[in-house]
Amino acid sequence: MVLAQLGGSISRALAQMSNATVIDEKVLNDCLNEISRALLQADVQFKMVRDMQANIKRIVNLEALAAGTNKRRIMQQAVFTELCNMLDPGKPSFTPKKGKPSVVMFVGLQGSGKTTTCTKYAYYHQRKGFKPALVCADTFRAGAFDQLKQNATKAKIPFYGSYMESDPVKIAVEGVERFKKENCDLIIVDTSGRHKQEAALFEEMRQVSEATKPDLVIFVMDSSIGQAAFDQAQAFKQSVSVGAVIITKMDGHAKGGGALSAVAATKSPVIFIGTGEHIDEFEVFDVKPFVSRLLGMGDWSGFMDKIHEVVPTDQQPELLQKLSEGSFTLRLMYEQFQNILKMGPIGQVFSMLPGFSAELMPKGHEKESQAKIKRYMTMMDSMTEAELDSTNPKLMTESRIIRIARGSGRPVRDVMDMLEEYKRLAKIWGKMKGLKIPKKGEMSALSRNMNVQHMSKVLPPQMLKQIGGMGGLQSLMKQMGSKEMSGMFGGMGGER
Ligand SMILES: Nc1nc2c(ncn2[C@@H]2O[C@H](COP(=O)(O)OP(=O)(O)OP(=O)(O)O)[C@@H](O)[C@H]2O)c(=O)[nH]1
Repeated sequence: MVLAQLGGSISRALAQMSNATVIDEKVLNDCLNEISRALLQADVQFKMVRDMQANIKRIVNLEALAAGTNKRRIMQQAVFTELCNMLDPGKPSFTPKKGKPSVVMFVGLQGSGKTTTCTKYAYYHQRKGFKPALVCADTFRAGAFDQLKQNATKAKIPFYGSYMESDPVKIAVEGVERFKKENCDLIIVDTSGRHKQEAALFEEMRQVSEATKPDLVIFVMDSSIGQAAFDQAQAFKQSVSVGAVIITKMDGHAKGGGALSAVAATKSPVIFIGTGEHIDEFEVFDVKPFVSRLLGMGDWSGFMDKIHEVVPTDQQPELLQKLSEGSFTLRLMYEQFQNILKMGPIGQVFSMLPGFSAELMPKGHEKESQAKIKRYMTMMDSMTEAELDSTNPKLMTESRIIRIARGSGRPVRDVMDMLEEYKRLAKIWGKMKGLKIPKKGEMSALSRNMNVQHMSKVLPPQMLKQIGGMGGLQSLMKQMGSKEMSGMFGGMGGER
């Protein structure tokens, strides 16, 4: 996704500034211009970029800074904070509660991915123990009901709609009433997609909203919409009280900066992002980890959450214990592969590790990756217990490799490939040795238990350089206790 390029450009601008011997007005302006250019290229609205630039200049008042203050660090923090502010409207959106009936209405442009997102949203909550239901109030697009029905059936979610009835308000009201009676606690109403110019359709949307009195209206926006995002989002906000935004197709080549504009236009937070066509390609959106990732700092808390989501509860303590001991064995890899195959794409998990991309499971190649994982597991089935439990790759002698290849009916090349993959993963996961891994909901404990050594291992080298090497990191860590500084590392130490 092109947002990654934005992150890259911003990081480069900061690095360039860090390399300057003296930081004066000119260096600061060059850096800010570079960052502004990157944001504009990513389709962030001009006014927002200008405001951000002005805000940073106000915070980073070079002359007002006392002598000896670390100007670079202040600059980095200012960029991080400003990006977070852009994405954070300052008020959380309504969140449905289990057992208490809520109505959530989806609105958005035609083809934005609204219908798909309704099901993803329902499925996400179903997995969290909700009893969701879907109502198709899209009487405009032929086939919309069929699409919703198909998606809902696949996910085993009750649905309501009609081929005959043409009044969306009537369908919406009937559906909501029916599911309230059936004790569903999350009733999702999908409405027709429309264009900004279609006044009549906007009126219809307003009527559906008035009749169903939703607790939350979610605006679904395609991330590729570009500079038009602000106007479109604002048009929806003027008709119905949009309370949250979901950005779809973040897996594509969209520049993604429109997300920032949509937040500004609706004054509502982005709550989820769609990262593919499949039902589980849907991620909770958190500002600080997102900006951390954007700036190449990794998303530590997202990674921890994924572990909690992907790894079965009874295996979690053992896995976390082993990771903290730094003993990543082939058996551990085998068990994780089992979980991956059970739970779906773990590419997401790995992409959250600082400095680690989804090499094992690149987007769009999930099927091939799954086949590869299955192949790896077949080969591991031909290994001895001692081999599986060892962390010593020297055990794998040539004769053992040939034996494993023969035993599993695979070429020697494949066994070598699998062992390389193991080494690569062991290296990455080994970095967690000694790191106290917090339980879910205890993210702040991580910041208390982190030390400079761990952080320096986990951070990408360019990031470490940017913050002034070990010395810079040390002074940063001292300040990690303060809320602002944990924001600097959002995803890694911040409370979610
Ligand atoms: N790659 C990718 N495709 C997506 C994502 N979300 C939705 N899509 C695809 O986008 C297309 C349009 O999605 P729909 O859900 O039909 O769009 P809609 O907004 O309901 O369309 P209308 O009913 O016409 O308003 C479909 O092909 C979806 O599979 C996503 O996050 N990533």
